[in-house]
Amino acid sequence: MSQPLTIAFTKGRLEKPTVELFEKVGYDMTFLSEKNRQLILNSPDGSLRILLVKAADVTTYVRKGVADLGVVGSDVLSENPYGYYDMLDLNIGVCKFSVASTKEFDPINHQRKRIASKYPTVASDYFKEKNEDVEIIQIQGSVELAPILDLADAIVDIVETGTTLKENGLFILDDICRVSAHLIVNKSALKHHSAVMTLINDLEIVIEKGVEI
Ligand SMILES: Nc1ncnc2c1ncn2[C@@H]1O[C@H](COP(=O)(O)OP(=O)(O)OP(=O)(O)O)[C@@H](O)[C@H]1O
Ligand SMILES: O=P(O)(O)OC[C@H]1O[C@H](OP(=O)(O)OP(=O)(O)O)[C@H](O)[C@@H]1O
Repeated sequence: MSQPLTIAFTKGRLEKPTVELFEKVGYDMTFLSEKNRQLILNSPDGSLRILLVKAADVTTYVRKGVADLGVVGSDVLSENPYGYYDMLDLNIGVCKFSVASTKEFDPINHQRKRIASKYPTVASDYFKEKNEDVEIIQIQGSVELAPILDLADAIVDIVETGTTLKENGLFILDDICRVSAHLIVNKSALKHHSAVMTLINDLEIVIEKGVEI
């Protein structure tokens, strides 16, 4: 029997749509739905070994070769762009990066802006592109608090339904780009593990078919 494919799945929001996508490809993923607090799960047929890791750690496991592949948001990849191949937009976990603030904020008549974000690279690249010198304040979550409490003038954050912005009295000033989950691959695994390419092809077919998930 050949080596199992080791795949790092992002724990949390992306877990369910990822499992559903792999089911569409034809894998029986019931071994994942029966888990308790286990973080390494082996499929009964020995073909898959799933690691459940935090979003920001997926690229590390793939880059270091502990995992052959990873499923991770393009938001995370924007902050950690090196050491793996970004193979496929999986079209799940779709949301966007936006700039937002309170209605009092005037982006035109403003001195050097303070921008709060969990994504300093994305925020700084956006303002560099606009030739604007801003101060980036990195925070880890509840980013919407920052302009309300005057920690920052505006935020760069993920928007999905827009509910969090709305419920905190914030408005979108600009949309930056689409965010979605991608399949990333370890460079050596792509060359040496034939099952990697088979999985990529199978996922591509399911995604191109536009199978609703
Ligand atoms: N509304 C959303 N908010 C945040 N991430 C989203 C959203 N919708 C889809 N995603 C995707 O889901 C991924 C995982 O998000 P999740 O909130 O589960 O983990 P996290 O960003 O590590 O947060 P936490 O630290 O709260 O666990 C993100 O990297 C992003 O690509
Ligand atoms: O547009 P919406 O559907 O409201 O989703 C967007 C919100 O969800 C995420 O936060 P999360 O729940 O991950 O908490 P966090 O602020 O601690 O990161 C994101 O940072 C936004 O706050």
